[in-house]
Amino acid sequence: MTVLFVSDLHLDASRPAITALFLDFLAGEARQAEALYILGDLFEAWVGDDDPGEPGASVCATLRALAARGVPVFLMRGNRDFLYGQAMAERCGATLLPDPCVISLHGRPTLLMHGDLLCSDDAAYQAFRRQVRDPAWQANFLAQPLPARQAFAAQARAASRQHQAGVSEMITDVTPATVESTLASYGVDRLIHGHTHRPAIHALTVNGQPAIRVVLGDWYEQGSVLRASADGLALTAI
Ligand SMILES: O=C(CCCCNC(=O)Nc1ccc(S(=O)(=O)N2CCN(c3cc(Cl)cc(C(F)(F)F)c3)CC2)cc1)NO
Repeated sequence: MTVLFVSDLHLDASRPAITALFLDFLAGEARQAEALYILGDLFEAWVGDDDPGEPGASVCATLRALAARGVPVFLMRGNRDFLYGQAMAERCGATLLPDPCVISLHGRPTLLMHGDLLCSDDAAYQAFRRQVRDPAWQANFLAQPLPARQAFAAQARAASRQHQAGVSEMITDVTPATVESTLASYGVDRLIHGHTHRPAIHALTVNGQPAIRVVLGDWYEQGSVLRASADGLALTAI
């Protein structure tokens, strides 16, 4: 059986073809999977689980139907969809995963991350992340009416296009030393993450031992899926 991993779909009403591609994937290959892991940035923006709009409504309903057919669905927050709460988990019939999270993948301990925590050299972004992950900040933001949050998000995304500190769109690559220290601290030799939009399977050495780091691809131009089976890992554009 195959476990599927995707991330960085950045689904948005402005890119309906990619939402259609993902819904086809959920109605097709995902139905035969052992489990589906979505490792962050499923959506381009997420201002609260109470947003009834598209593409969230269709995607959550399809994920819930997939889970109801017996395929476990796991969701991790990204740097864009960091406001997921338990309501989102229920909407999608999914389990919300902490970041980082260790799973047993066909018997091998594997570290799952969105990947933004590995970009430790980007001090401005890490400061922004600490702020927006603070429960008090989130409660304050979520207490505002949905239209106000949507307006704020539109402004934040416009600002990020002007590369203002914190929410700038420039995605740096991971800091190698941080990758190694993270793997060492969890005592695992496999890491799967997204975020950098630099899909690849990297061999590295941690404390003199071989390890691998799988980077999932974004879905801006096409899909990208990691298929993990007992025979190994295959990272493919779809
Ligand atoms: O990798 C890197 C960098 C990678 C790229 C980082 N850029 C990036 O993530 N941008 C970004 C993320 C989310 C959105 S949003 O539209 O979904 N939305 C904005 C308003 N939201 C908000 C919530 C809270 Cl609680 C607090 C705030 C506040 F006050 F801080 F602004 C805002 C909710 C979320 C818009 C843009 N560097 O290495």
